[in-house]
Amino acid sequence: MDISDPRLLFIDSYDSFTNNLTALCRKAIPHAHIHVIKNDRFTIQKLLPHLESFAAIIVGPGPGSPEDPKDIGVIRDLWAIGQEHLLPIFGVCLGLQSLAIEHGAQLQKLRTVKHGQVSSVHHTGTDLFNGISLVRAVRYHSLHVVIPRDCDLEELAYADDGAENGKVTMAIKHTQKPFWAVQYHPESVLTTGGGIEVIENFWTMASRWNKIHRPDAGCWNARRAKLFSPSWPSLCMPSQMPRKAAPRRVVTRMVDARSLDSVAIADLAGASVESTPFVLLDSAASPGRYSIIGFLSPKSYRITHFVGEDHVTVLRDGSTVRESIAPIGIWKWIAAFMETRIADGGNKDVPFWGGLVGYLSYELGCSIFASPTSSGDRANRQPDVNVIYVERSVVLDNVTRKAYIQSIIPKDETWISSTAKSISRMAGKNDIASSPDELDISPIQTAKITLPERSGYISRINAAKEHLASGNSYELCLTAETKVQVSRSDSHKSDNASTSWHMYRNLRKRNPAPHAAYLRLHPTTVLSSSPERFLSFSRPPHSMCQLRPIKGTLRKAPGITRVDAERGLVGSVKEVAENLMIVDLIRHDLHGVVGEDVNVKQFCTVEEYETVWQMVSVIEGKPSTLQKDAAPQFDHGWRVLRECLPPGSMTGAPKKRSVEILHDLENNPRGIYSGVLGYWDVGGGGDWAVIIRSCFKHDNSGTQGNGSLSEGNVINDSATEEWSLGAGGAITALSDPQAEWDEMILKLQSVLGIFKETPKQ
Ligand SMILES: C=C(O[C@@H]1C=C(C(=O)O)C=C[C@H]1O)C(=O)O
Ligand SMILES: NC(=O)CC[C@H](N)C(=O)O
Repeated sequence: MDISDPRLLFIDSYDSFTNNLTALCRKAIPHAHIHVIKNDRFTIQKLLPHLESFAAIIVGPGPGSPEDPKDIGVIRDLWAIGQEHLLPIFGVCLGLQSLAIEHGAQLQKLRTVKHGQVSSVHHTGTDLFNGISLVRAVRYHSLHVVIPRDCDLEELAYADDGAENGKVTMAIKHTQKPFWAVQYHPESVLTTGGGIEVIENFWTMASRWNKIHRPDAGCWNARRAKLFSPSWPSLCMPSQMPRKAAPRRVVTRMVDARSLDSVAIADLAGASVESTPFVLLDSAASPGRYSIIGFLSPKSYRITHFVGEDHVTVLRDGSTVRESIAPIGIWKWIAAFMETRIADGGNKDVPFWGGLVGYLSYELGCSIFASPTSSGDRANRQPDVNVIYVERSVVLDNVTRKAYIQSIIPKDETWISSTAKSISRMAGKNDIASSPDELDISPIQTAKITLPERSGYISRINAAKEHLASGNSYELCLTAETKVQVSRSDSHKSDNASTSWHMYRNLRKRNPAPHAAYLRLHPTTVLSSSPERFLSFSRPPHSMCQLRPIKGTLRKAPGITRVDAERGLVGSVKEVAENLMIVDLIRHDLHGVVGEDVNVKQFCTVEEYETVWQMVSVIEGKPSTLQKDAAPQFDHGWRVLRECLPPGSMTGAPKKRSVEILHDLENNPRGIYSGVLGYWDVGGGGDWAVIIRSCFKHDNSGTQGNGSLSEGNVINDSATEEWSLGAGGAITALSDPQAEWDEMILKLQSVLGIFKETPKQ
C-alpha cells in the first residue's frame, strides 16, 4: 500500500456482515486503506477534524433502529456535516435508513420482514446503477423508509413486494450532497448485479466530487494512525512468542487395522475404566474420516479453566497446579503452551499427531463480546475449557482401514511396538468382541426425562419473533435444556466399569455421526453425535480454514427420498434464508481474521445423516500474513477459532446482538452445549465440531452423596446421575412456533434414545 492510496472510514454498527462489505470495497477500490470504527467510538465533534484525511465514509448495516441513539451512534450526525467537512458517504441498510429519516423520510416496519431473501431490484440505470442491468439483491431488514415527495432525496431503486409490502425503496441519493445509499446488501454472497458494480459506481462519483470540492485531502499522520485502527484487513502479525525449543519428533508406525473399529481400539486404550480420563474423537459416519484415540497416562497434562477466573488448573502426575493467566488471558496461555510443544516428522496424511483434545464452552466464545459470563455454583459447574494433552495416540483412517500409532514422547519405541502388536493381533482375529453390533443397545429404562416446558418454549419463540420484527436481529438460534436422571443402580454395572462408555457406544450405534466423540475429562463426561464441523484448519505452511455450517433440518422418514429432501430444504425460501444468513455471517467472521481470501465452496447442499437430512454450506479461507516471506504461523488456526466463536449457526445474526437477546430469552447458560469439541495438533492443524446432538454429565450432578475428584480417582456415591442435553433451532421471521418446537424435539430424539424410548408428543 502507498501512503497516497485512498483512505476510507468504515462505520460499523456491531453487525455481522461488516467484513464482507470491507472486503468488497477493497475489491471495488483497489489499494484502499479502510479504517473500521464502531459507531459509538467517537462523537461527531471528535471525528470532524479528522475527516479531511478520508476520501469517503462507508456506513455499514446493523441491528436496531436508526431512530435509537444506542443503535445508530455517531451516524445520524454525519448527514448534518457542514460544507467545510463534507465528504462522500455510502450507506447500507441501517445506513440508508438513517440518511433517509434525517432528511424527513418516514421509518416504518415491513409487514412481511425480509431476512436473507433475494429480490429483483428495479432501478433508474443512473448514478449507483449506471451501466448495470439486472440486479438480484439479498435483503436483511425489518424496517424501511418512505421518501416524501418534496425533500432532498431521490429514489434510485425499489423492490416490488406485491401484496406483502408493496414497493419498497432500495436505493436513494441526496440531491445536493454526495450521499448515496442502498437498502439491500451488496456484500451478500447471493447478491448479483448490484454488488461490486454499485460500489465501483459510488467510488467513481465520490472521486469526481472530491476532485471538484476537496482538491487537497488532509494528510495522514501518526496521531491519526494511532486514533484509528490499522487499516483493514489487519492481518496476523508474526507470532510474538519466541520458540523455546527445537520441535519434537513424531514417531509413527502404521498397521493394517482391517475390520477393527475405533471402539475396539478405544477399549485397548482404557475407555472402559471409569476412573481415568479418556478421549475419542470419532468419525462414525461420512464425511468424517479419521478417528482419534488418546492413549493417556497420569502424566498427561489436564488443563481446565472457568470463564471469569484468572487462572488455569493444570493437573498432572498426582499434583494440581494453579497457573495465572494474567495478563495474557486463556487463549494466549494455551497458544504459549502449544508453542513450546511444536512437533514435526509425522505422517502428512494423518491430521492429528498429538496435541490438545477436549472442549471449549459456549460462554468462553461469548466472552469475546465481554457479554454474559458463566454463572452458578462453581462446584457443580462444568469447566469452560477442559482439554488434555495427548502425547500417545492411535489415528484410525476409516477409509483405508489403516491405524497410525503415534508418539511425541522421546524414546517411546517400546510403547509403539507393543501397541502396534496388540492392534495387529486384534485385527487378525475375525471375531471382534467389542464390535458395536454385538452390544446390547437397549436404552436405560429407569431414566426420568424432563423436557423443556412446551408453552414456555413457544412463548420464547414468539418473543424471538418480536425481536426479528423490530429489526434487532435477522435470525436467532433459540435453544433449551433437557435433563435426564438415571438411577445409578441401573447405570452402574460394576465398580469401575464405565457406563458412560457403554452409553456412548449405544449413541454411536443409534446415531452414527461424523463428529461423534467420547470425552471423559472429569468432572465432565461428553457423549457426542454431532453432524456439524465448526472449523478445521490444516497445518502450516499451507493453512486452509474450513467452516461447515448447518442450517435446515428435515426428519428422515420412510418414503422421503433425497429428491423430496432437496425439495423440502433447497426448495424452501425459509430454509435457504436461514442458511444464507449464517453463510454471510461466517464469511464475515473469517474475513475478520484471514483477510480477503474467503470463498463459499458449497452452498446449501443436502446431506443425509442417520435420523435427519441437513442442509450444509462450506466456507473456506486462506490466512495471509503481513510479510510475504514471514515464517508459517503455527497458531493461525487457533486465532481463527478464537475470533469465530461462538459458532454463528448456534447464535444467529448479527452475532453480538443475537447472543445478548438469547441470553435474556434462555434461562440458563448453555455451557458445553453450543460450544466446540476437537483438537489442536502439535503440527499446527486442528478440527473442531459444534457441540450439538450431545449429552453431558458432571460428576457432582447426582442426588444424594457427593461426587468428588482427586487425581486419577473419581468417587461418586450418588444414587442417581444427571445428564443434560441441549437442542434448538434457528428462529426466523418465517418460523412457525409449532414446527420449531417439533424440530427441537426431533433433534433431541437423536440422543434421547440412549436413555429411554423416545417420548411421545
Ligand atoms: C441447535 C441445534 O442445531 C443447529 C440448528 C440447526 C437448524 O436450525 O436447522 C441445524 C444445525 C445446528 O446448527 C441443535 O441440534 O440443537
Ligand atoms: N441490515 C440492516 O442494517 C438492518 C437495519 C434495521 N435493523 C432493519 O432491520 O431494518
